[in-house]
Amino acid sequence: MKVYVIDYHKDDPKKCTGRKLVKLKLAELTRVGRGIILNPFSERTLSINDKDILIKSGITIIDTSWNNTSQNEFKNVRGEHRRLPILFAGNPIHYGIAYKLSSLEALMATLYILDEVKEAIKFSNVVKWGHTFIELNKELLEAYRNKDEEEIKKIEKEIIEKILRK
Ligand SMILES: C[S@@+](CC[C@H](N)C(=O)[O-])C[C@H]1O[C@@H](n2cnc3c(N)ncnc32)[C@H](O)[C@@H]1O
Repeated sequence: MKVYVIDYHKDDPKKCTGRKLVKLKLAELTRVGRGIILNPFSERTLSINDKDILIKSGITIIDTSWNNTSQNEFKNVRGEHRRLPILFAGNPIHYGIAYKLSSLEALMATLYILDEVKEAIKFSNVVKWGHTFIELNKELLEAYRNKDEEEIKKIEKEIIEKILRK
């Protein structure tokens, strides 16, 4: 399975998880999108229906800064754009914040949802807080795993309603 990173060089290189994946040769740097494009602004939600795309063409993460990003950085990237359903960041910068995942967390979540749990756990060893993300979201990841888009959207809606009722 191929992992690609488009790097906009906007974040501190020492903390950038996309760059770390490339440095460790776990991902390839690219300027062109391939396969599933992880795009938090997409209208389509990632689901098991996307597994064939992952296997055939891989996945592209767009490493930009959450503090300074725009839809334009994603718009021109060719590929199958997908957002992730609600999940909480486990990284020290955005800990506990919904949807604002690091590049590495977004990759782990994708693999988990596409029923590649062993691969997701392998990637969690790349940083010391990698396991925190899996533990924090275990219930949600298990709920989304192997489900189609409609089922995932339904689960996500129920979770959001539950949070709002609190
Ligand atoms: C905004 S960048 C932040 C990168 C940061 N430099 C790092 O080290 O992780 C994170 C990237 O991960 C993917 N991503 C994160 N959260 C996502 C979500 N909720 N849905 C889809 N993709 C997401 C996107 O490709 C996004 O551009």
